[in-house]
Amino acid sequence: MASSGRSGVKHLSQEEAQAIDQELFTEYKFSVDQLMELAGLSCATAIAKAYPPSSFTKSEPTVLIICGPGNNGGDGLVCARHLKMFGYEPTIYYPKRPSKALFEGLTTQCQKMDIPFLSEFPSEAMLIDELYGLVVDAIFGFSFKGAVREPFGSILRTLEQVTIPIASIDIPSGWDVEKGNPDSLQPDMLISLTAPKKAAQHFTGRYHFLGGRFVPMALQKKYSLNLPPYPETDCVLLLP
Ligand SMILES: NC(=O)C1=CN([C@@H]2O[C@H](COP(=O)(O)OP(=O)(O)OC[C@H]3O[C@@H](n4cnc5c(N)ncnc54)[C@H](OP(=O)(O)O)[C@@H]3O)[C@@H](O)[C@H]2O)[C@H](O)CC1
Ligand SMILES: [K+]
Repeated sequence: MASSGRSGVKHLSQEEAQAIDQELFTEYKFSVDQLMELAGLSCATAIAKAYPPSSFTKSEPTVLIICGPGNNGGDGLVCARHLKMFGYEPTIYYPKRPSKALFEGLTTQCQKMDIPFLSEFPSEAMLIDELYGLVVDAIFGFSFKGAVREPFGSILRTLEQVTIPIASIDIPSGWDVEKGNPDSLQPDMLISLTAPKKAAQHFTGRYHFLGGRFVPMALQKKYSLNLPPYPETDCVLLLP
């Protein structure tokens, strides 16, 4: 059954999200890195709107970005690069790196922009609260399934204890893509890419942005996405 939120925008099942993604690549001939660039730019833009550097209570606008093993992690790497361009001080934790040219390239770009990569995850939530003003959760996106496997289980348990805001890319990590997860992370921001997934109906944070302004109208119509119009040339939209 189709479901929609307050804005009337459709909330996708996991299968629909993956089908749209595949269609963008196979039928519409986009490449992954093209869409990942736009997705990551949307995330950095939404963050800059909700948490401008001047709003940070730390002396520097420090952001910890945790990247997972799939394309959600790739969005995180792109987001880190744009945040650096926007004047933030990002630091990346990327424990499980796929040996694919795309991810290796994104990692090198960040390294060459002097974005540090942590070799170990901070053992205590308190350390994260002390060092950073924001966490970006780019661990899992719409392909997450089943019980969380290590090392991500212990990372998520630590993140559940942090008090600084968390911005989740596409899905709060650890949440079932359709049912959510009341016992896992409760991010302050969610950036839904292409269209919100069903789990977004359980989001209770302050900022729900739509990003990934790359879905051709014919595809929007085919899946009845009913996306609200983006303002002017903006690449993100704050949903009600
Ligand atoms: N069309 C768009 O909107 C675009 C969105 N993008 C982003 O891509 C993600 C989806 O990326 P995908 O690579 O399909 O998958 P994920 O990043 O969600 O995760 C896959 C990896 O996660 C591992 N995994 C899955 N479940 C678990 C688990 N329970 N515990 C531990 N690890 C897990 C999985 O491992 P496998 O061993 O199962 O292979 C994968 O390694 C989308 O959400 C957007 O953020 C694109 O950037 C652009 C187009
Ligand atoms: K995520």
